[in-house]
Amino acid sequence: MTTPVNVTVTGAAGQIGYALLFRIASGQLLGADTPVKLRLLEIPQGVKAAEGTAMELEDCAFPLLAGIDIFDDPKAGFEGANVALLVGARPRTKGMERGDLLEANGGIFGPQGEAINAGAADDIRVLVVGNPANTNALIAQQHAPDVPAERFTAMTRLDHNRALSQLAAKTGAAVSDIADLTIWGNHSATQYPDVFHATVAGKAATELVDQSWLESDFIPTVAKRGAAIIEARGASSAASAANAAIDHVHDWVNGTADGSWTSAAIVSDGSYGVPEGLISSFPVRAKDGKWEIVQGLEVNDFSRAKIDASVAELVEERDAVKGLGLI
Ligand SMILES: NC(=O)C1=CN([C@@H]2O[C@H](COP(=O)(O)OP(=O)(O)OC[C@H]3O[C@@H](n4cnc5c(N)ncnc54)[C@H](O)[C@@H]3O)[C@@H](O)[C@H]2O)C=CC1
Ligand SMILES: O=C([O-])CC(=O)C(=O)O
Repeated sequence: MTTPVNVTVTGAAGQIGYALLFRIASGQLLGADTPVKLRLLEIPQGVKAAEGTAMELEDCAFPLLAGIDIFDDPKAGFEGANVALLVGARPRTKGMERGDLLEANGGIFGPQGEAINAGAADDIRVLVVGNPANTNALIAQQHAPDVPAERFTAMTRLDHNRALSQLAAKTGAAVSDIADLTIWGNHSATQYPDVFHATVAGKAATELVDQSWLESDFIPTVAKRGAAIIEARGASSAASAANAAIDHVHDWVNGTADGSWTSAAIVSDGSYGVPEGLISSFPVRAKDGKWEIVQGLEVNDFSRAKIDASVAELVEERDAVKGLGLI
């Protein structure tokens, strides 16, 4: 039998964890031929609930699930990890300033980056889901100097999938007919969902929708969808976030479908004027286990301004965590 892949999931007892773990164990993360060992990392208060989830995972008798271990110590939790899904984070609570939020998360993602640096497998791939995802990923990456920076990514795939669905609904097309949408920038309300290169059943999306729909409907709907879900559900997106995490890692490991691209927040190499080192969302393809930024796209003035605004927010977040001594 193939050696199992070690998958560490933080925040395993949370909402996203509950929607995610069963899909990983069933083979949807890495493929139907790849056995997995789950390593669940929680804070001490979350361990009992994680044990309950582990009991349910056992009760599914998944043929690909080769073991489950539960930890409350990051050093142990990331030992030997091949894939790490960093879901657990400190949510913003009432009265909390942005600096407080960044500081609280720095206290989580700094030590987790160090633990990854110390003990993860050589092929470690990290996806940060916990918000503020891009900057949390940057903090973790900066604490893992021995791991290639490109192995740290943050999730904008949920935004990408939301954009696909909105454009499909508007044009009456199937989601599978849409290609080459992009989410640029930060996983926040400043993100820029870009349809200027997108096609719908082979036709330019811009021939099917007008600028006023983009500006007053599509962009704000996608960018504020997380808040709309919280408002409607009374809890934040969990199953759709878990689904997007599966999509992101599955593509990263197995490659994106021929020719088409998706969106992921990866370390910038300076492409499209995004400062080098920031973890920003780009149009990406995955090939041979690596993300590559799609190059050579024309960026019109409207897109330029939107990308710049979101990237400016990432620069601000980076400077704030620098100022706090977190990186
Ligand atoms: N990037 C994206 O597209 C999305 C990101 N999110 C974010 O994902 C995160 C998790 O969301 P939910 O599962 O709904 O939250 P949740 O509150 O249900 O669960 C979070 C879990 O993380 C655990 N946790 C906290 N600190 C930890 C630490 N240091 N180590 C290990 N575990 C820790 C908590 O005990 C809790 O069980 C939030 O930050 C949320 O904002 C949510 C949806 C989409
Ligand atoms: O704000 C949140 O916790 C949820 C979130 O990121 C999203 O749904 O995009």
